Order: sequence, then structure tokens, then C-alpha cells
Amino acid sequence: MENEKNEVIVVDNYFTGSKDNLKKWIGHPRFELIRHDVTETLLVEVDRIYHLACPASPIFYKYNPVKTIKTNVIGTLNMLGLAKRVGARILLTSTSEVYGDPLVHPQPESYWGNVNPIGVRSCYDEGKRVAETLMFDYHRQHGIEIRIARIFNTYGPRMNIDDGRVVSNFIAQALRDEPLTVQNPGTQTRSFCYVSDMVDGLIRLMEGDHTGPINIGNPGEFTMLELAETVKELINPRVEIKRVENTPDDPRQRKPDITKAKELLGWEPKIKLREGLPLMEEDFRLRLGAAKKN
Ligand SMILES: NC(=O)c1ccc[n+]([C@@H]2O[C@H](COP(=O)([O-])OP(=O)(O)OC[C@H]3O[C@@H](n4cnc5c(N)ncnc54)[C@H](O)[C@@H]3O)[C@@H](O)[C@H]2O)c1
Ligand SMILES: O=C(O)[C@H]1O[C@H](OP(=O)(O)OP(=O)(O)OC[C@H]2O[C@@H](n3ccc(=O)[nH]c3=O)[C@H](O)[C@@H]2O)[C@H](O)[C@@H](O)[C@@H]1O
Repeated sequence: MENEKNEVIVVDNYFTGSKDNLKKWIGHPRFELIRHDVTETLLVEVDRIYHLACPASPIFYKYNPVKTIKTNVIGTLNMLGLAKRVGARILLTSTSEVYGDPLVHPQPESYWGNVNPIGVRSCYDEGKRVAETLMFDYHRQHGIEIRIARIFNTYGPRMNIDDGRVVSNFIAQALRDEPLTVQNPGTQTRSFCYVSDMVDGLIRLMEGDHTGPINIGNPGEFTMLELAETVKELINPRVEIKRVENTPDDPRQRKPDITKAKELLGWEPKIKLREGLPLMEEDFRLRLGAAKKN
């Protein structure tokens, strides 16, 4: 929308999304919002498709796993069908979860992954693997222009407060004076990317010449205990850290190798975790009505 040459159509079934996040643009002449589920056919005329629709927080994607896999498979088929009909270029937001519980560290795009095909996370990680396969089959068979981003844990303002992912959980807990829930063992790692860096990476990938898959993420790697300590230090030093049970198949380590993104897209993240957390804190404080204490 910031580029005046663009007209934007947003399609969402609001399963985890919110109209509030789009308030700024509703009513703008270059903007349209459609309530639609991508598992149904969509007929619009476009030249770029950013296919992001999919529940992404583990608590939401496990809530209705059959719907999650339908969104990944039928939803991606429908978006590819649309791309084929109108000759659009399509970008899929795949995930670092295609690497499963990785045995190679950090993860380059050439790694095929270590994924449980029948586990409670499979609707999401195997779903995204099939979505990538569909993208490449449409590309080879029908000549569709495709782009695949493998996104690593991304966070930022305007996330659903009860999204359930670790950064939003810890920030909301710190602001509510509730203990930070570190799932065992707490030594598992993630690499957190700030949302503006991610958006910049996705646009570069879409407008560049490479199909991908390309990892887009921030290589700064933290254990969940380190993340909790950092949130405590920056946001609420009085808060406790509480150890809780983990869920099955939780990946033990995750860090992107971003050599390809640097070389092919000229992209690398700019915002460090310690800079991104306060930006998210500010937005969460406003929405939770939590005033800053001295
Ligand atoms: N944020 C991350 O760390 C991360 C990491 C890897 C991949 N991704 C991918 O990026 C995309 C966006 O993730 P996010 O973090 O913004 O998640 P999110 O849950 O905040 O947003 C997903 C959006 O998709 C919509 N949606 C879900 N199912 C739909 C359907 N059947 N039809 C239409 N809309 C539907 C939701 O309502 C929501 O607006 C997802 O595809 C996700 O898998 C995100
Ligand atoms: O980046 C990715 O590729 C994937 O990352 C996340 O999956 P996950 O890393 O499991 O996300 P979280 O739920 O934020 O969990 C991260 C870690 O924090 C831990 N955690 C989570 C929540 C919490 O309250 N406490 C806590 O310690 C989990 O055990 C896990 O080890 C996203 O949810 C997926 O959509 C995305 O595709």
C-alpha cells in the first residue's frame, strides 16, 4: 500500500487474523478486503499473489489439524490455479518447520529435513512441504512463476495478544505480571526475526529473479531460557520464570543459514532482538492498557 502504483486485495477468513490490523486501509480506493477461505475457489484479476493464508501458531494449527492441512494443500492448489488462470507470479510463505527437528545446524536450503509424518505438528510441517511440492510441480508443468520463502520465527507489533507463540506469550505475561512459561527443557533454540525485516525480505524475493526456496530469518540464536531472561530484564524484572511441560516433537534447535538471501536478494536483517522487543512491548502495552512502571 505504501507504493502508490499498487492496488491491494487482502483475502482472509479471520481464523487467526483481525480486521483491526487493517483499519488504516479500509475505505482506501486502492484497497479491498474480502472475507474468503482459500480452500474455496477465488476469482480475482491480479499479477502478484502473496500466499500467506495458514494458521501459524502451534496452538492454532493443532486446534483443527484437518483444516490446517486442507489450507496448505487445497488452499495452495487454489492459489496456484488462480496464478495459472491470470498469469500471476506467486510467493508461498513456507517455514523453517520443513526442516523438522534438524540434524544439520544451522539449516541451509539444501537440507531435506527430519520431519515426523504422523505427529501432531505434521498438519503444518508436512502441509508446508506438500505446498512447496505443489509450487514446483506447477512451475515445471505449467511454467508458473513461483517464489518460496522459508520463514524463521518472526515477531512484531500487532500480533494477536493470545497468539500462543513464545515472544508474544512472554511479552504479554511480563506486562500482566504473570510468570513467563518456559517449556522444558528451555535449552531449545530459535532465531527471531523482526517483522519489518521479514516484509523487506519477502518483497525482495517476490520482485527478484530466484524461485527459492530461500531462508528468510535472523541468524541470532537464543535458548528459550535466554529469551525469558531478556524479556524479564527489558520489560519486567519482577516477573518469575516458570518451567512447564513441552509439547511433542518440539524442534530442539533452529537457526537459518542466510547465505542465499544475502547473495541472491542482497538481504539481511537489521533489527536485533533487543531492539525489536521494545517496539513490540510498546504496542502490547497500548492494547493491554498496561502503563509503564518505574
Ligand atoms: N510468523 C512466523 O514465525 C512464521 C514462520 C514461518 C512461516 N510463517 C508463515 O507465514 C504466514 C503468515 O503467518 P503469521 O505469523 O502472520 O500467522 P497468523 O496466524 O498471524 O496469520 C495467518 C493468516 O491467515 C489467515 N488464514 C488462515 N487460514 C485461512 C484460510 N483457510 N483462508 C483464508 N485465510 C486464512 C488467518 O486468519 C490469518 O490472517 C503463514 O503461512 C505461516 O505459515 C510464519
Ligand atoms: O518459524 C517457523 O518456521 C515456525 O515457528 C513457529 O513454531 P515454533 O518455533 O514451535 O513456535 P513457538 O510456539 O513460538 O515456540 C518456540 C519455542 O518456545 C517454546 N515456548 C513456547 C511458548 C511458551 O509459552 N513458552 C515456551 O517456552 C516452545 O517450546 C518452543 O521451543 C511458528 O509457530 C510457526 O508458524 C512457524 O512456521
